[in-house]
Amino acid sequence: MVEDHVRKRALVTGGAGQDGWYLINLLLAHGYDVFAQSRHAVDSEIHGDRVHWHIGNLTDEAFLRNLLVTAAPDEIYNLAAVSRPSISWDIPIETALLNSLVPHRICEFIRREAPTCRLFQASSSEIYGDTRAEVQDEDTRANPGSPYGISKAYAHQIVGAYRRQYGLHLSCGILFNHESPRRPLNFVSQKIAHAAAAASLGLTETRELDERGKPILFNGKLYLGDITVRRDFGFAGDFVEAMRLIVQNDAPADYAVGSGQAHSIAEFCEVAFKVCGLDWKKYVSVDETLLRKVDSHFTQADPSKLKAKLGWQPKVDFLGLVETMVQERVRILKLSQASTDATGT
Ligand SMILES: Nc1nc2c(ncn2[C@@H]2O[C@H](COP(=O)(O)OP(=O)(O)O[C@H]3O[C@H](CO)[C@@H](O)[C@H](O)[C@@H]3O)[C@@H](O)[C@H]2O)c(=O)[nH]1
Repeated sequence: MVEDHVRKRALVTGGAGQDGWYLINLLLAHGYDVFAQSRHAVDSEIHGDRVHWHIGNLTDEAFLRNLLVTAAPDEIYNLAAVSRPSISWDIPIETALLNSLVPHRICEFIRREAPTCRLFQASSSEIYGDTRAEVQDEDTRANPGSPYGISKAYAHQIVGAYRRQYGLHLSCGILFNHESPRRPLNFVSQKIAHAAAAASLGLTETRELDERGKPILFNGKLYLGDITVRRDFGFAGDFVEAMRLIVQNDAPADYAVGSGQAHSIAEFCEVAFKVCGLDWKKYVSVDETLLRKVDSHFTQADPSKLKAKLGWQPKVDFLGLVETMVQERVRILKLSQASTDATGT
């Protein structure tokens, strides 16, 4: 048991999201006193009573300041964001406030009031935009194309500027796509996993809806946008390990965090349906309304710096990731079928 007076205090913003869940578990396992922020009330089952939750909006300056003062963290992991590039077109100002201004305010707070506090900022491969670079690393030029990418680029650059100007321990992890069974259904990985799982159970229609407001599996078909896009898909659990390593290292710096391999959305479909013994081509159709006018068509991380300097090694590969996601959706769907049978609803 770690003594209270030596326990480090960590603040995780956006703690109720996919990455927050994995990171909080990791920090608790390392004996941290964890403070976490979420916009909405959090299910008390999550992490039990081991986390000090603060519910509120980070763009409310008074809430943010009170959170930072109360948590008095040794380490801040700023994960809170408008996290969907496509949605950022609908809420561009909120995106800028939360994704750019909040990290800037956190830097300012650290500079003025907590100069020994360390910061991890969740940066994104979306800062590269629709890049031509064969692989992307810490030196690849930022050329974002969406309000989301632009807001993340601002945060990335302000964190770097404060680090260089004031010598503070502020770092960014440039996170490429990272998935897990905790990914919400509106991301392509989970949408595919869910449809494959449903099809494997003989369903032709799901209750869960896609971006068009139609069932994810509709008349036995999964409708997607551009399936030729190639993305570097990693496992969220491996990414939070990278976050911790980055903050623990003596020298603050930016790191590209990704598996180093790219797979097309079609390949994701192929593997997901194959896990269920199904041929993806019979189930997947393209709906042009799901195509993005602005998209990042190719992302592939070069995580050499993270591996060489911090010894990071991802534990879950692409096949393992897809398989786990599909199996978890099968389990969830079976549970929901069983409860429907039991209640007759
Ligand atoms: N959502 C979705 N995406 C589709 C579909 N069909 C093709 N795609 C393509 O699949 C890719 C991934 O889309 P998402 O899963 O929605 O994620 P994202 O836009 O890449 O954003 C995620 O990754 C970023 C980079 O790591 C993160 O910064 C961001 O927060 C988020 O996690 C995009 O190129 C998108 O065009 C579809 O039906 N739905």
